[in-house]
Amino acid sequence: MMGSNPLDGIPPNSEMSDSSDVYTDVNVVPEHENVELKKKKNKLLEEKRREALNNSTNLKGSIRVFCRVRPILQANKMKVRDLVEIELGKMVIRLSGGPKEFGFDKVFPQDQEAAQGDVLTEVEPILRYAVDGHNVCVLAYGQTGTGKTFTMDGINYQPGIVLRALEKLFYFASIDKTSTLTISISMLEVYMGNLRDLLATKPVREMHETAIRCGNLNNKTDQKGFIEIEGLLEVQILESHCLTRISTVRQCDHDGEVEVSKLWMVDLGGSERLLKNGATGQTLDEGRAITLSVSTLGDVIGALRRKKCRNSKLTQILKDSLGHDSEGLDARSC
Ligand SMILES: Nc1ncnc2c1ncn2[C@@H]1O[C@H](COP(=O)(O)OP(=O)(O)OP(=O)(O)O)[C@@H](O)[C@H]1O
Repeated sequence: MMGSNPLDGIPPNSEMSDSSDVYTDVNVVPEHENVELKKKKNKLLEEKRREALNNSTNLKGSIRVFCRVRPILQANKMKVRDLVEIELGKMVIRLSGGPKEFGFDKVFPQDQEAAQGDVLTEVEPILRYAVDGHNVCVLAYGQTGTGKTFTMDGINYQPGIVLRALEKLFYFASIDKTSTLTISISMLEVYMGNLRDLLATKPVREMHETAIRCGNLNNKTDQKGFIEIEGLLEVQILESHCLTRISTVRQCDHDGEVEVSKLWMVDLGGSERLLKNGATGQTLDEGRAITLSVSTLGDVIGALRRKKCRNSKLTQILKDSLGHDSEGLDARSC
């Protein structure tokens, strides 16, 4: 399908113009008809592209599970032996009781060579699928400290999937010849079963921006020489699930038809650090809430297939992006 000439099946020029006109050279086609012809060709190309993508999605299945193995951090280098062996879609862990083998759609190796860009290459078809009007979800989960945030958000000079996906979507918008793509973003946090809109601080933000413009934020030095900026907004970072939603609206220039879709990028919180060492009080509650919502999410992916859905804030939010008309990519890190 992908290898065939995308213009196969497009009628010759003469069939697209008035039956009385026969054109042999495209340069002599009147301008308005030339434009119409180009539009028609673009539309057919677009239909062929969609068909090829749908076929490949059907072949690969709607859920894909990738594994990214975090490099051994400098601090652990002395303590950890090389316990993992990686092949393209397989990971073998050598344990004292014998090796254990796990299969994935793809395993990203441990070394630095497996760059953030390699992960995006696997995500790219899913972005295309989202732009075509399907709801899509990319989830990163794994133990605490295994690289979920690194994969989703990245660090300076190594941006993660969220930023790269946005860049790619803007690229798609810039080359789209058949429609107009509008992209919006939302961010929210699920903490202890409650939702918090991470971008909804508008009145406070406006107040701060005005203060900065007017030079009203003052520097203060405390007794230890610490510089503090008076009134600067500080938001506590909690161990929680962080969800980024990219919404796309694509309007076809030809017939005005609109396709709307949601692309969720989820950095699931890890609870192991919170639950170890006899956690109590709020820490214990946070750990329990994270564990509950992640295990419920696992159940829900299965339950959605059986058309039964259990209740958890996380799964309620993702419900329409994990079901039938959606594409799930599961970026597991270890
Ligand atoms: N592929 C990688 N290459 C280089 N450094 C990495 C990679 N993955 C993770 N790290 C580093 O490992 C540390 C832990 O990663 P990260 O914070 O992303 O883990 P996490 O799974 O999100 O943890 P938590 O569940 O506690 O939020 C960070 O210092 C991060 O920069």
